[in-house]
Amino acid sequence: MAPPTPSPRPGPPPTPQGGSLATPLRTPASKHRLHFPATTPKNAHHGGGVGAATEHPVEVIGRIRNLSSGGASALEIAGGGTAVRVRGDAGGCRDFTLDGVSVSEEEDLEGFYRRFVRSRIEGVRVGAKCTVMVYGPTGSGKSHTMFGCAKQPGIVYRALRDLLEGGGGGEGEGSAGGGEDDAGFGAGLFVQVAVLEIYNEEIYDLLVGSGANAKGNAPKARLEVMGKKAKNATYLSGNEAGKISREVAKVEKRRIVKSTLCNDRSSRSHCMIILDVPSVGGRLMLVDMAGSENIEAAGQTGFEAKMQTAKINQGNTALKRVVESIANGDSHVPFRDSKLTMLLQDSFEDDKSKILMILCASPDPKELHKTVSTLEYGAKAKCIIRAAHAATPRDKISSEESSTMLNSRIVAMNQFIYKLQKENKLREKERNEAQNLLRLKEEELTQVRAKLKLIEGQEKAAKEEEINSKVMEKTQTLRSELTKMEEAMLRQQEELTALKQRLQEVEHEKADARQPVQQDFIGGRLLARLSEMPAGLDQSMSMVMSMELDTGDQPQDVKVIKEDTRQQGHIWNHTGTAGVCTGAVVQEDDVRLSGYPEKFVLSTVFEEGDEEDAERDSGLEEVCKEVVQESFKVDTTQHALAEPDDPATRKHRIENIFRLCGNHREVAKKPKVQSPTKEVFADENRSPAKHLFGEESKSAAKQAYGNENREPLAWGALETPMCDVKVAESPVSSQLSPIVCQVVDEPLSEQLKSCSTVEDSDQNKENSFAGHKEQDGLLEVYIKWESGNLIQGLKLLQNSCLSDLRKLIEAHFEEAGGKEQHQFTFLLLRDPSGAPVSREKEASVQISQLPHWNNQPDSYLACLRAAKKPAVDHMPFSPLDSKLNSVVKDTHLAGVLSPKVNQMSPNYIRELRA
Ligand SMILES: Nc1ncnc2c1ncn2[C@@H]1O[C@H](COP(=O)(O)OP(=O)(O)OP(=O)(O)O)[C@@H](O)[C@H]1O
Repeated sequence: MAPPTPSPRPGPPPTPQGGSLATPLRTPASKHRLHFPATTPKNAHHGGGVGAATEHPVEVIGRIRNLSSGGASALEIAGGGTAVRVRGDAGGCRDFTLDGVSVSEEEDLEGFYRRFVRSRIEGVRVGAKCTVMVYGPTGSGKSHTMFGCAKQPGIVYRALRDLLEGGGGGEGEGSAGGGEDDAGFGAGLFVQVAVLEIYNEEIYDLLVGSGANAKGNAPKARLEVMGKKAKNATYLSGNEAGKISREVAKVEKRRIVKSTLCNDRSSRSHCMIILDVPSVGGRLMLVDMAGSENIEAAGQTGFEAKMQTAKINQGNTALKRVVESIANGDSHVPFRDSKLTMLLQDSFEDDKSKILMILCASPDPKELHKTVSTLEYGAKAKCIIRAAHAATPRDKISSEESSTMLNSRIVAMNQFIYKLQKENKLREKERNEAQNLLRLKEEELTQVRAKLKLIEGQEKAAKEEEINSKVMEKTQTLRSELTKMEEAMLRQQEELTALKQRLQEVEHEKADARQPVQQDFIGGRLLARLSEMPAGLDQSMSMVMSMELDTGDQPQDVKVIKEDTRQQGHIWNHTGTAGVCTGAVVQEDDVRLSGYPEKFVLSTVFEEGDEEDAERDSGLEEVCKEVVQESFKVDTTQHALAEPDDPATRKHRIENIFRLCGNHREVAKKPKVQSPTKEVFADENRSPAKHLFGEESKSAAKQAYGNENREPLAWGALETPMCDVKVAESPVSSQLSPIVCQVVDEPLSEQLKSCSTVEDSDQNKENSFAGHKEQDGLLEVYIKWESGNLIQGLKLLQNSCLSDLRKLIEAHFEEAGGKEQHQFTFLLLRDPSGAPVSREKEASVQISQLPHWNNQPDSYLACLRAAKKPAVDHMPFSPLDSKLNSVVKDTHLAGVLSPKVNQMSPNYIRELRA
């Protein structure tokens, strides 16, 4: 039961410093039980002041809310702001002296907080323990004072801000404030916050189930009290005022409220917010008590409502009894009567703990009874004193000094901790940024690696495809070439077989003829030569060699027709021959066998097996035939072949033929053997040629060899007329390639010109010869000795050099039989020094470097100086050379061979392999 409200006793009004001295507000019952401290005005004003021998641990502040309904206020401030005067309906009044009084109409929550609460928070920051509780009837403004409203935050949020931010910050709901007193306390603190609800004498943890992932109506956790504290309570930890304030605001809404007649949102439970500051050992307990109310006044009906109200009042009543017990000095204080007093036990018993009790009262006259009851309760609590031990002056000084030092150390530690926390935050932020950057770099690296791998794969595939395509291409080319080579070899073998058969046929025919010896001599040799040809040689030959022996009514000339010389751009025409021209171009070593008894023509034909070449040769073949026929015509008309050559010349020519056939040695070593050929040659009168051309007439050979009678001076040095030898690509003539040599018999040309008026055929022949010269683009070189004797005229290719010319001249000398003349050197007349050209440099001196002959563009003059050193006795037609070996060993000669030869040459095969 609440003690009866003391009736105001008339007396002098309380002084502004506190009316406790002048007006002892004591209830009769407590008069002898309570020890009213002799408080000084200072102590009374500031509250919490420490007396000389006793301590006043409970400070009571009156908070009068504004009047919601009209009418006069039943309360007024008295005693200089430390007392509340309650005016009754009868005009009487009663004053209650408190530690302070605040009227909400005059002072908002901010002012109230700064004037009465903030100093307590400062103490907590340095390790003090303080309990701030609001007490009053329902609807008096307890929750409003503790939590505030939307416009102004209450004590809870302001205390959080001051604790965590040192009073200098401003964030969230605790950011309101300003002025000089808003100066911060220093660095922020780390706090632990627990929010408990005491409802129906049960303790609930409001933080349980209030997290971000919590559902709206999550059940509250019920806690047990162990000792003086709730067991296993949940704490909010941190130093961010805004974050913790938001959490507390959210939790506060979980309180059980109910609409009553006195309050639309009446708190049905006590709410306790506990803020521990571990770093300094401070503790702040904020207690919003449920309204102490009259059940009938609150309109609570029903058993449950009555029981609920009874429970609320149980806590309030237990607190009153505790206060009275403490105030009366009882040996037993009933802290265990309720959960609220159990949790508040430390607040009353701990010497370092102080209590700030805020009495909320309504100025409504209808609430006068409850207001007086509350003030009496506060007055009783204010009477609580704590016996203090007598302190010596020394202890007092040391205590003050140590307190100051500890406070300064605490502040320093707090600042240091705050600094560390800031640095930690900064480093954590930098670490996060570095991790993000590293992650981005790793992603870029992964992408680049993937691209590189892709590119490498593409390049590798492209290279493999390219290599494969090249290999396939080369393989196909080689296969085709191999096929062609095999076909060519087969053709060669077939033709060789045909030649052998042909020779056998000829041999048979000759066996029936009247000249068996000669037949055996020539045909047998050719057959033997062909038979001796090794198979490998046959296969390696790029040319198809054929020899044709023909008999007929033609003059018995031996015609050596050599292979195509078109590679050298030369077409040779000869007079006085009637041989069969089976090659594309005929080049003859025309040796007249005037003494041969039969009309016998031996022709050696080298023809290419390539059908395409044969087609191209067809035109030239026609020309050749025409020329041969025309020559025969001229000879027939003029009976030109008047006399055979002297025996030595004839022998030499025959030897040439035999060389071609490979039997030179036999002829040379057996001069005494009367060969059929010799017999034939000896009997010149029996020669059909003699019969045809006549002895007096000028023979074609004579024309070709030069007319010494017409120009004796010019040809004085000519020992033996050069035979008309055209050497082209053949096994025998390969030593003279690539030059094309022929005798340029200028007098003969002149003679032919002179004869052109007589015979049209001569004109045709000359035109043909000139035409060939122009078409061939040959160079005419006239040879003379240094003494001035003209030797002979020759024809060479455009790119011929002195070494080529030397070969021709030496061949000429050998033909002439004067070996002493083989030794000579060229004089380079164009050179100012006129020095002779060494043998080594002849290959590098082109014919075009020689001086022109008679200022004609394609005619040149070569001057020879006789040398003493004997020249090498080289037989141009040695048996070794006449092996019919067409394999070109000299690369210099390879370029002038036929395409077929070139294709089959080792160089050409190496190129194919490459
Ligand atoms: N000082 C004040 N200024 C303005 N309004 C106030 C003041 N005090 C209280 N009120 C208003 O009065 C109503 C009741 O206040 P409050 O809930 O704080 O009372 P209470 O004492 O907590 O009641 P209960 O014990 O039933 O919870 C609220 O609407 C509140 O806004």
